[in-house]
Amino acid sequence: MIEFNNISFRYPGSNSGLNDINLKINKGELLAILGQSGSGKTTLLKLIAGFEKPDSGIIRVNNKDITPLSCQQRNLGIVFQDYALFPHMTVLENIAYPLKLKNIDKDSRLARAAAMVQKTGLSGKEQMRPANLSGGQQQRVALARALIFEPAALLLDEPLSALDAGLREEMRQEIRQLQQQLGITTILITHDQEEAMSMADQVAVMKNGCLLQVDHPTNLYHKPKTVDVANFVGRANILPAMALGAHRIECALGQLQVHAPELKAGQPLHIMIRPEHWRPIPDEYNTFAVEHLNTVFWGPSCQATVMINGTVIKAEGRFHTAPTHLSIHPEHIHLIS
Ligand SMILES: Nc1ncnc2c1ncn2[C@@H]1O[C@H](COP(=O)(O)OP(=O)(O)OP(=O)(O)O)[C@@H](O)[C@H]1O
Repeated sequence: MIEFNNISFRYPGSNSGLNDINLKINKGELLAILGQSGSGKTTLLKLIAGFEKPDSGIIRVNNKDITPLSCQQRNLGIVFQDYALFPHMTVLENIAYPLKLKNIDKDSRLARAAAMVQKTGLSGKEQMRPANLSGGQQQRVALARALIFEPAALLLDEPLSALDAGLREEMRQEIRQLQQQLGITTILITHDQEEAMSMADQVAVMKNGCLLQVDHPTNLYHKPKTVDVANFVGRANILPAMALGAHRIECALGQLQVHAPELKAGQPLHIMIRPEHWRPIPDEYNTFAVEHLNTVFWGPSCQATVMINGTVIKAEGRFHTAPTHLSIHPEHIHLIS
């Protein structure tokens, strides 16, 4: 388990840092930290790894306060973006290296490294040097090296960003399987939404050094709590709106029926409609005649850009012809107040 309690931090002489971070990652869970460049992801990682000390607050790993400890004393496995493997060492030597630092005898080192080679699918590559491995294999070596001393938690800093798209997808699953098999509490830093959503038990969205929302991937996608999160996670149509009373709102599209018995007339809010939830046929609810602007073919689906009462809307689906009408079920209109 990893806990951040009221963590605040400023880089000396700057306004950048982290603002009152509270976060809990349960034992064996993978939490992805997602955010745009400069949002504070790496800073958070530096604080847990011990490269920087917080100005205030406590970080605990398995209920132990690690805030005063040095990097070495924290017993955390870290995989960086560029792997940082030792070029002159073989795969086996690279993996065994952290055990050497801990003065574990050579036979035990090599036996444990050999077991880790098996777990990470590197059998047959033991005597090769990093330069002769593919990107995915180098990444596995880095992962094996980070896990060899059975760390209390694993920190992954954009570990897949150097790989091409196909391999990245494969490695996502491999890392997730290994993480679950070992039951190791893990923090994954990424700016790739798909990576965060597909690998994590929980995703934390960061902006300007603050946590905007920490939630299960499906909640984050379907029930973002703020307009910032809705805008950042996935594609969305987001419009300002005004409540007209229970189950009814008004926005630039016109009046819409929504699923919200608690709404009070005059309440300002925003609505979010995911493009894939529009249906290209009239329905008994919320149906609009649309002016079709263009359709882009994406393979499994298309994205249509249309105009409804002067407002540009994106819809996605398997449209065989340009839609003339779009309808949206009240259940698929998410309200953000
Ligand atoms: N050593 C430093 N001194 C001063 N400011 C810094 C330092 N390192 C980072 N920052 C600033 O802190 C903020 C957060 O940076 P951080 O590297 O944590 O962002 P990030 O989300 O990891 O970005 P990226 O995805 O580009 O790595 C940024 O505004 C950055 O400019």
